[in-house]
Amino acid sequence: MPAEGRGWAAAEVGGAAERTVPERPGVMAEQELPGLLIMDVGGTHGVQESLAALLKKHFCVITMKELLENKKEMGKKIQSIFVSECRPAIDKELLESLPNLKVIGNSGVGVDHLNLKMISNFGVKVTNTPHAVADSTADMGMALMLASARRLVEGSQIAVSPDTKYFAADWLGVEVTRATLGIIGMGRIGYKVAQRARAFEMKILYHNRNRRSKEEEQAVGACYSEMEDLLQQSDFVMLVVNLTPETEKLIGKKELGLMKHTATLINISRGAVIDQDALVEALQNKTIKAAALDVTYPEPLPRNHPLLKLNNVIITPHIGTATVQATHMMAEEAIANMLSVLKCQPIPSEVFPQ
Ligand SMILES: O=C(O)[C@H](O)CO
Repeated sequence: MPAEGRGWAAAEVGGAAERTVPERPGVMAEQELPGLLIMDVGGTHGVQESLAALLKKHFCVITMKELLENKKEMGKKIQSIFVSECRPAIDKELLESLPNLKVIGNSGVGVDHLNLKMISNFGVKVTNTPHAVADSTADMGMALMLASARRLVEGSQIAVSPDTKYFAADWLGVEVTRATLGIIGMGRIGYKVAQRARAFEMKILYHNRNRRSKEEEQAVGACYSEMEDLLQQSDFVMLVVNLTPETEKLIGKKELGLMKHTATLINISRGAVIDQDALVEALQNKTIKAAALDVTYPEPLPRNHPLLKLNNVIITPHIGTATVQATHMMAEEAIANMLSVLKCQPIPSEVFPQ
């Protein structure tokens, strides 16, 4: 989808009067392209080539290898860093070697892997891509909820296994339709989950730092709820919060104990939002019925981790934004952000240290 298709990209490039290369609108002449260090380009999602091509339209792309080969010369050229899915560390030493760095464009909404305070002490801005990730992550939440409820992974294993009974009468899933969904974190993604859940006639409860407006609540049929009530009433609890010091281990033994024995916990935010040891215990003791996790800590889990041994758990490898569309939109949104910083224009999505 072209960047112009999204409101957030309005500041992507300067107006026509500023353009220096008419045949490639918005792109500066080759020698003027600002240096961009790619920390990693979508290594897990198989779109490296096309993303690099997109970035090269606006930047003189420099790889880590090139930087390390000629630190002094290359270091001076770099004005921006593009951080993709692989979440490489940006440390003090790297920042010290880039005297002209102005912006780190994170591809993705979560910035918990970046030390925002340290980066801002270098006078460097950080941006993220909240718009580009919203649909694909909300879809992922729905996919995990449905997969867990209808036991898709087990079903698939039965279907392909030569020696299991094809259908067992005691092997039944539950319906999502008209069940109660508790959404913890009603930001952009949480709201999109609610929009989708409405189509399943779900009763939607939500908890968020800030309450949504009456109109927004009514549009998706969501009711604001205290955490405790939400946990006690929901058949499915979905975590959609950012990872911050306040949300770390938000769901622990006490919270799991409040949930229904028949409830499922779904996590599409960050692994550390759940106390994982408490979750293992709750799943082993059947305090809750099941969990469906796109995120864990660490990622991936060590092969001998108890979560991997439980049959009431579905785990996916942090693929909430791993779609062709989202990956490209994230790059476009990151480019728009970084160019805004470099051109001293209003920045669509800047992230500040807390
Ligand atoms: O933070 C995000 O947007 C996703 O987890 C992808 O990295």
